[in-house]
Amino acid sequence: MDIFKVLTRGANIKNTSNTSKKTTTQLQKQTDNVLTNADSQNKDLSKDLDFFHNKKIVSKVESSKREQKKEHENSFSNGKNTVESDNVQGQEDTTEVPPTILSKEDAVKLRKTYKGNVTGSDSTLPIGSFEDLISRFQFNGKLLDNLITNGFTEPTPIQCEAIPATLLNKDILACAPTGSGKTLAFLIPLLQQVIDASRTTTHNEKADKGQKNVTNGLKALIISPTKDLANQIYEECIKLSSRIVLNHNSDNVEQQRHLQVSILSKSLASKLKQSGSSNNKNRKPIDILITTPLRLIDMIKEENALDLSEVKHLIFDEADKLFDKTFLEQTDHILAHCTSSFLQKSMFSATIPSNVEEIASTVMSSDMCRIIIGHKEAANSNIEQKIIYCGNEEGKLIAIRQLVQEGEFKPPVIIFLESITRAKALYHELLYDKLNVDVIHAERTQLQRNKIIENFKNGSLWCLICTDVLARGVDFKGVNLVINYDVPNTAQSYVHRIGRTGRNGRQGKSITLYTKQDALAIKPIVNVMKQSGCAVSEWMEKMDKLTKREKQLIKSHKNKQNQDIKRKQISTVPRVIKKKKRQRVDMIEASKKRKTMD
Ligand SMILES: Nc1ncnc2c1ncn2[C@@H]1O[C@H](COP(=O)(O)OP(=O)(O)OP(=O)(O)O)[C@@H](O)[C@H]1O
Repeated sequence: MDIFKVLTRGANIKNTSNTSKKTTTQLQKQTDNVLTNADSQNKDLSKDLDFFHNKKIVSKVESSKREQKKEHENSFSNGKNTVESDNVQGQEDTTEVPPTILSKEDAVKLRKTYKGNVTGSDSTLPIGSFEDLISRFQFNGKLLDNLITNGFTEPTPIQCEAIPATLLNKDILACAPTGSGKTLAFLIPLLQQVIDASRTTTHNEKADKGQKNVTNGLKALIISPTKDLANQIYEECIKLSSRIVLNHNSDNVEQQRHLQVSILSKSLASKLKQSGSSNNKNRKPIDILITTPLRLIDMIKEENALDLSEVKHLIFDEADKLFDKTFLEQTDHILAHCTSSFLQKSMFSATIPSNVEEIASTVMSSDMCRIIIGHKEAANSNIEQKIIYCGNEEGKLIAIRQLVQEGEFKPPVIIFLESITRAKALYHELLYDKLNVDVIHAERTQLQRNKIIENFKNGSLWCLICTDVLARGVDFKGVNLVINYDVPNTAQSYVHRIGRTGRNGRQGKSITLYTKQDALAIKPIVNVMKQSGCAVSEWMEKMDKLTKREKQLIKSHKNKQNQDIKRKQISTVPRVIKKKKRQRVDMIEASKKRKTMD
């Protein structure tokens, strides 16, 4: 077991963002100067913040070139002819995107660089840089300062599209790869909108926008399917809203207070219930509330605990999950309680299957903006995807040990399994191997989960075993490898699981282990690999075509549920030893019985 010692020594994961930090500090100094001189005068910022310009364009063109080069190489390996490759080279020369997007032509050029497809909102131009926000939307100085302080100097493609469309009050349906910055794509405009709503405007202007003069009511709701993800969004929102002050009107007196972001934790829920009426003036105001559906519904049921009638912005993160059958009823319930006629709805996810999109569209306004970045069914192209045939269950454990031996098991690593029982079993196996490992599943307390996540994030834990509770949204920076110990149920689940690596432009790797039992379930995974531009060998292509019935089985997950029962236990303890152990337990039990009878 010596090889495992390497992995059990403790952590020393280096922060790889040194260079970006340097740039950020330099940028910070420049912005500080700008902000101290003209903090509240956003108009003046545009000239001084010119530093966003060139870097942005260079990086976009560069990344576009890199992508085209990759396609060019792929087309060679796929045996395509050289005419296409000539075309690719031709495209490289023409990709020049201006720093400020002023026309449809500019927008087309920019969208080409990131394969953006935007429909339903002809009038909305993307932003080419955060500077665009200053000139087009009177962007708040402190919010911009917070962005830069946290190292966000250039918008990602989904941010280029979603921020301006949201600020123009469109309903948004957005699908962009995992780890591509969707959280900020909805948080940045939301914060700006909350600030805008509190600006001193005339009564008539506010009435036009559906704003009341009293701004203490809840203005925005962000719904997330899991608590861990809700926590993460909350932390991100706190960072971005730091030091932002709102005007608010109390008893006809204009006052100022900080923008308030809250997460609907157990303790906040009980405080809200105790403080009675939501009109209670002594109650601490909340502007933005982040929550899971169930906890919110629990509050709605309690009379006067939470009033959603003033909510103007309703955001569904991991929208396809919230609109699938597990959550649909709860989502409907929440929608029914957000009664403002000015309600703006936004949906974000890395996967939006057509059937879910159909349902979701029914609650969106007719001029909704639909933003797709990249291919809707594909995984993030930064992830190298691999599948390994293991024959049977025992083969999977052997495969993990082989990965360790061959040095492919480079921490930090996440391993996904399909059930709590199996996650626990693998945890004990790898613990036996003395790996630096821990496990997260629904049976662990929130406190335990937070602690483990913290350890994994700070590098003191190297390998995290989990069920699908952590498959979506959770942002661990620098995960090297995701292993699917069990083949995921759906292509979407696969995309989200492996999306815990290869985030924010970094490279990542995923390995999916499969056995004879998974012959059906592996097919959709191979399709995702193909869509994502991963090399798919001939043998994968030639895997048996599925019959109609088999496809139905996969769709209804029936085969998967049964497999959980059918799958052999995870264990490498020999049967003889197990049998002996069982015999000993039986003997002890029998002896106890005899004693009590005597
Ligand atoms: N403009 C930006 N500049 C630099 N880093 C960014 C920017 N926007 C987001 N990031 C970083 O990128 C990482 C991934 O972002 P985020 O978690 O929002 O991805 P996502 O698209 O929501 O992924 P998922 O689909 O898995 O939920 C985060 O660490 C975030 O801080």
